[in-house]
Amino acid sequence: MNSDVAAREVAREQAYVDTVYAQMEKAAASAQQLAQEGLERGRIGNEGGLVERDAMVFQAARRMATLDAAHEGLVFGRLDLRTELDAPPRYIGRIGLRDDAYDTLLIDWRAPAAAVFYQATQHDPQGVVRRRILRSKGVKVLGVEDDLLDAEAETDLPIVGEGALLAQLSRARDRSMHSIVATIQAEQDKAIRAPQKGVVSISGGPGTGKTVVALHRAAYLLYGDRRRYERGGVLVVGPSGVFMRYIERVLPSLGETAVALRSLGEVVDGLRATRREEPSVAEVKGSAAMAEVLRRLARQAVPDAPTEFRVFYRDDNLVLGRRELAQIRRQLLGMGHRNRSTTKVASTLIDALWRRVRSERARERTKEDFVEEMRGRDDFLAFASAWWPVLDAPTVLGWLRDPELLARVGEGVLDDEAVRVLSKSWGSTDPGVEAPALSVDDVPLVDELRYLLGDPPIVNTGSVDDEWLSAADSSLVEVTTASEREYAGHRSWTPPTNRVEDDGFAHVLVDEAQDLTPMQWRMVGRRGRTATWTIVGDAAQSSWPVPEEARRARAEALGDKQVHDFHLSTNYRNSSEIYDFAAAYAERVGLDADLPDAVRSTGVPPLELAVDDLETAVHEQLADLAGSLEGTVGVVVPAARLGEVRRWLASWPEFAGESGSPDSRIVVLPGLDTKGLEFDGIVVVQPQEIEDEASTGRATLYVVYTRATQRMVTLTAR
Ligand SMILES: Nc1ncnc2c1ncn2[C@@H]1O[C@H](COP(=O)(O)OP(=O)(O)OP(=O)(O)O)[C@@H](O)[C@H]1O
Repeated sequence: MNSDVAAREVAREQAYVDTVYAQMEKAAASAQQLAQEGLERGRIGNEGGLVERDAMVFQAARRMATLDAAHEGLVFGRLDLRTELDAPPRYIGRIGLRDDAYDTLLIDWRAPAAAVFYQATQHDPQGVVRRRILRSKGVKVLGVEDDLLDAEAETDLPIVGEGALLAQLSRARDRSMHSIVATIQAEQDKAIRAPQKGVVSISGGPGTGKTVVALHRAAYLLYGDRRRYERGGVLVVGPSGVFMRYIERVLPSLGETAVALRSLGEVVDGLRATRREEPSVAEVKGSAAMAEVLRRLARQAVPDAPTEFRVFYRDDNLVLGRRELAQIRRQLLGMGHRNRSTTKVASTLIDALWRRVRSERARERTKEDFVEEMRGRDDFLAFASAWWPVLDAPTVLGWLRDPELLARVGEGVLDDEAVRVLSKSWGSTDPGVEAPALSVDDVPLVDELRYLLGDPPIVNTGSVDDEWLSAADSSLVEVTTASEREYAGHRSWTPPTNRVEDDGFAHVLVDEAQDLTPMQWRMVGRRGRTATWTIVGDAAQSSWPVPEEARRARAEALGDKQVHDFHLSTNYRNSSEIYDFAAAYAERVGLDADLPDAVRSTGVPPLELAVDDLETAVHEQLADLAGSLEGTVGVVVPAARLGEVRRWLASWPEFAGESGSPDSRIVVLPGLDTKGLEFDGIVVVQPQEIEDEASTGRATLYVVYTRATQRMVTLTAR
């Protein structure tokens, strides 16, 4: 192919792209002007709606320019259609744009008119003669890549380039995932544009684009029904903070910011846990048995609450002792959620006391007199609020730090070993011993309790129960301090403030779904009762040891929603040499893996080294990879060696400053933290130890082996 032709085509496309940017500037300027005028006039009418929309286009475009300048540009595609060969070509972009005459300059990639850009193939060209991808950096077009889809069409369109996809796949990686709008493949497009009802479940082996496809689907849904999804909210749940940081730019680069990205430790409003439990602890805390344990816990008497109330009324000595109080507690629990019942506590206690009135002098008075007197007594109100305080979930979870109580509520559902493991994880209750900060696996337990306890009634001053409500209200202050005292160590989280009724979203997207524990499914499920869902995962990468239990929990979370399955079959991440190695490992250790085709070959197989001195070997291999690759390098270690290897890096001058910040090119991380991520080069330190660290260690090591795009080295000490 003639390079003059290529240069001429690039220049032509540049002219068009320039027109698009010029139009965008114009739209932005007029949006700003209108917004200013609107502000000055101090009112927003219909015009305001338009201003808002234009301003949004402007904001979106500006964000894209800054976030993704190095990747696909604003205008990335062009279609020349058979039936419209004489008509202007269709240009596809990240957003839609019209010119002054209201003619389309750029079609949003999510619009129906753009679908054919992704779905047409040589086998089924759907009227497309030539599909062109524009490669740009910022506003500059660097090159074009064409596919001739309809060889039989009579055309003199030049065909330039050698395949945009491979160019895209071979690029150097940085610490962020980028959008793939220009090169979405047909099978991926089907999942992205799937009808919005029910659940879209996307499966596929490593590197098949499950994550990136799911994110594009979220953008697609927002485009299709913005009102619904922006108002109701879109929740994206992923395995870890590192992973959320890795994917956080994709949606803004598609112009979408109305999405809540949360790792599993942050799903509950107001809580933020990052600490991960050891596998044996996570296994117990995540198991479905905990739901029953917590159900029982939420019915227990408040530890340290008064166990008796006495009052002298006229000639009667009225007493509510342990037995009576236990009975009243059961009666109140039968009336609904515990916190909701705070308004009924005073009257229920007063009824019970009134039933004990015997003396003549007391009988001279009416029950109304009695009620009035009791409600006026400070000792009664103090007793009622101490005996039945408004409870917050972390405080109640903190009750389980008492081993005796834990054993009681765990009877028949937790074995002795599970009780021991839990007790150890929550720590001693001895005075002066701080409780550990909330872990990722504690969060679903807190959430479960929030729902079991219910929201406290909203305090409505001026109501009949004013006095009691203000007593309940004052106990709210106590709640916070109690939870701090009982449960929080150093505070890596804040007590929940939001009400359970505010938890629901319009769409819930769960990534790495194979790893959700049953308790996590329950937590996420509560947020999507009326939502549409996207669920992506790969069973072979699962680090949850009881798949059957997790499957049941998932089915319960989804209820009777219809599930639409999509399967992705091409690995776009790993070189075929690296993926062959990983697939052989999966087969050897008996993982039932879904093996995709890896399309890109580098000619460099992974290197397996047995070494005498691990530290020296890590240094050498890291230096080699960092020197020869342009992008990111990960050093993946057994969790137990994390501190040690980080110290090594800090002691090597050329890497000392490298591994700390979220943007640094070199990262040291334990096997489990590599889920969902990718690096150009990987050094795997002591793979056998990674495998031995948990009962699901083989799946973790398989994940590790499928992270590198270009080169991988494994190091084993002799
Ligand atoms: N159509 C595409 N065009 C360009 N790049 C793509 C395409 N599809 C996927 N990729 C790239 O392949 C890599 C893997 O994608 P992604 O992380 O979404 O896969 P995954 O299936 O979620 O992987 P895993 O299950 O292993 O975590 C990413 O770099 C992504 O950008």
